[in-house]
Amino acid sequence: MLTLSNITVELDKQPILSLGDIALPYGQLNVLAGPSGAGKSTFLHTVSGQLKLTQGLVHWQGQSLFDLNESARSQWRSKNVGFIFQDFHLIPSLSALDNVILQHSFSHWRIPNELRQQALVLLKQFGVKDVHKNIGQFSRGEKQRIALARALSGSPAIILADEPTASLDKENAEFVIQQLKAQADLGKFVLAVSHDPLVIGQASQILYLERGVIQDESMDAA
Ligand SMILES: Nc1ncnc2c1ncn2[C@@H]1O[C@H](COP(=O)(O)OP(=O)(O)OP(=O)(O)O)[C@@H](O)[C@H]1O
Repeated sequence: MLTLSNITVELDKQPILSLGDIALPYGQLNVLAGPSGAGKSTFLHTVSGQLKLTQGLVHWQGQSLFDLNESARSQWRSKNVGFIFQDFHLIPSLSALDNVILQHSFSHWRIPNELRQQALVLLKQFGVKDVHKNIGQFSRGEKQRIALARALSGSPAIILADEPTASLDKENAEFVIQQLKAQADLGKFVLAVSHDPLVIGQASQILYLERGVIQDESMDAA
C-alpha cells in the first residue's frame, strides 16, 4: 500500500500539493487525472521521494520514505521504482538494449548477465526487433515499448507512468495500457498520470487532482 498522510508541497513558497489521507493499493491500475498544472507530475515526484515534502508522510508498505536520507532514498528508488514518461527520456546515441540496461551500471561495476538477459526477453516480448539499433531509428510506438522495457528491467515493485500514452497511436496506447495492467495483475503498484480516456477506462481507482487538491476519488472504474 502507498499511504500519504497530510501532505503539503511548496515550490518557491507557492503551495503546489495539499493532500489529506490517501491510500492506494498494489495490484491494480491506479490513475491520477486532472488539468494541466494541477500538480500531477509533482505528485509522482513526491511519492517517489524526488521532491522534499514541506509537511506530511509518505509510506510505501510501511516504510516511511522521508525517514531515509537522500542517498538511501535514491538507492531505494533505483531498486524499487520504474518510470515511464510521455516523451520516453531515452538516450538517442545508445541502442535499444543499452538504453534498457544503462541504469544498472550505476549500481553494478559490471552489468550482471541476468539483467542483460531479462532486458533481451522484455524487448522481444514487446516486439522490439533489432535491439542493437540506435534509438533514433525506432518509431514512437517502438520507443515507448523500449521505455517500458527499461521501466520493468530489474523487476521493480512500483511502476510510475507520466502520460505514458499521450504521444502514441491507439494501437500502441492499448499495448502500453495492457502491459501496465499485466504488471498490476502480477501484484505490482502501478500509478499512471493520464487524461487519456483509454487509460481512465481501464483504471480500478481514479484520483482527480485540481489545483493541488484531490477533488474526487472513484473506485472500480474499469
Ligand atoms: N520547480 C518548480 N518551482 C516552482 N513551481 C513549480 C515547479 N515545478 C512545477 N511548478 C508548478 O507547480 C504546478 C504543478 O505542476 P505539475 O507539473 O506538477 O502539473 P501537472 O498537473 O503535471 O501539469 P501538466 O499536465 O501540464 O504536466 C504548476 O503550476 C507549475 O508551474
